Amino acid sequence: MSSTVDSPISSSKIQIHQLDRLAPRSAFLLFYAGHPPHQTMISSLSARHIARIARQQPLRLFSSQDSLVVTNVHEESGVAVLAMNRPPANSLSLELNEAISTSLKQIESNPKIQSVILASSNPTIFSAGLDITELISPSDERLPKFWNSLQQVYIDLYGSRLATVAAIQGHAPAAGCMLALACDYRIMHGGHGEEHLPTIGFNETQLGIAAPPWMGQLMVRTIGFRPAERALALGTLFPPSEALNAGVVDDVITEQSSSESNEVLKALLPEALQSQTSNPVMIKAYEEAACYAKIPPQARVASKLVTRSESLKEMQMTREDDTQHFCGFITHEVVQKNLMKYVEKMKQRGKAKKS
Ligand SMILES: CCCC/C=C\CC(=O)SCCNC(=O)CCNC(=O)[C@H](O)C(C)(C)COP(=O)(O)OP(=O)(O)OC[C@H]1O[C@@H](n2cnc3c(N)ncnc32)[C@H](O)[C@@H]1OP(=O)(O)O
Repeated sequence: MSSTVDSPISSSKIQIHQLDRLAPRSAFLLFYAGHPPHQTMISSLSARHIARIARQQPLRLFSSQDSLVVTNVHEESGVAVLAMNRPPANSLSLELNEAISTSLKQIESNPKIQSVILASSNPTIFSAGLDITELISPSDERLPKFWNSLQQVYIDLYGSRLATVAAIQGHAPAAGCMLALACDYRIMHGGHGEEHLPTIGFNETQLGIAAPPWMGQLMVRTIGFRPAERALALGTLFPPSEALNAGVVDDVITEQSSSESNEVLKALLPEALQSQTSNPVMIKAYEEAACYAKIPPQARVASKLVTRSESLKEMQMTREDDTQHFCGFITHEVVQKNLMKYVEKMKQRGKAKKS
C-alpha cells in the first residue's frame, strides 16, 4: 500500500509505503530529495502516526513537569529540546520509550525545527539504560511490547530527519549509551573530580546479558571493529577522557563558561531544565544543534542517510526475530538469576550510599 502526502518538513512530496510483510505496524517514510533516483528513507513511523500526519493533525505534546519527557522548541534558531524526566535514573521503561518516540515525532512535525537536543532533567544521570525491573520475571505480554518500544526509539532517533545532539550530563550505561550513539553528535560532561566521573558504554556482559546485534553494531560503526569488539566483550564503561579518545563521544566539556547562548537557553529549555542554562554541556549542545540547523535540511538529511539507511533497513527486516530472541534470552533461568544478582548488588550499593 502506498499513499502520498505533503511533507511536513518541506514542499517536497513524501511517499509512504506500508511494508506489511516486514514490519506490520510500521511504514517507511520515503523522501524525495531532488529526483526520484535519490529516494531516501528518513524514518519509520507507526501506522497511527502516519495517519495523523496525513490528516495534518498535531501529535500530543508532552510538556508538563510530571511527564516522562519534557520538550520545548525555539523556532528562531530551529532547535528543540527533548529531555528524559523519569526519576531517579531515567531508566527506560515501556512508557518512557513510548514517550520519547511520540515526542520526537511531535517535534519533527514542526517544519521550523531542524535540530533536537536529547537531554536529561537529572544533572548526573543521562539514562541508566533499560529499567532492569522490566527484565525480571516479566509478563509474556509486556516483554515483547517493551522490547519493541526500545527498537522503535532506536529507529526513530537514528533515522530522524532532525539533527540530533546528545547532551550527556552524566552516566549513560547500556541502552542509555545506545540513545547517545543513535544521535548525530555527543557531548559529555567531564565530571566533578576523579571520584565522580560519569561513564558511558555497553556494560551488558557485566549483567550476564549481551547487547543485541543492532546495538553492538552501532558501537562498531562508531568506534571501529576491534575497539568495539573488546569493549562489548568486557562490558567497558568509559570515563569521559577515555570515551573521547575512543570516539564514543565527540566532545567532553567541564569548564563553566559564560556564553551568548545563555539567553537563548533560557527560552529553549523546559522548566525542569532551567537550572541547566549555564551548564557547559547544554551550552555546547545548543551551539552544535544551531550549527546543524543552518545546513540546508534536504542536503543534511540526504548525507545522514548515506551512512544510516542500510542499517535501518536491516533493523526493520530483523526486528521480529530480534524480539523473539530477546524474549527467549531474557526469560532463560540462568539469565534471570544473573539479573537478580545484579539488582541485589545495585540495591546494596544504594543502601550503603544512603547510610
Ligand atoms: C538481550 C539484552 C539486551 C540488553 C540491552 C540493554 C541492557 C540494559 O540497558 S540493562 C541496564 C544496564 N544499566 C546499568 O547497569 C546501570 C545500573 N545503574 C547504575 O550503575 C547506577 O545507578 C548509575 C551509575 C546509573 C547511577 O549511579 P548513582 O548516581 O549512584 O545512582 P544510584 O545507583 O543510587 O541509582 C539511583 C536509583 O536508580 C535505580 N536504578 C539505577 N539504574 C537502574 C536501572 N537500570 N533500572 C532500574 N533502576 C535503576 C537505583 O536502584 C536507585 O534506586 P533507589 O535505591 O530506589 O533510589
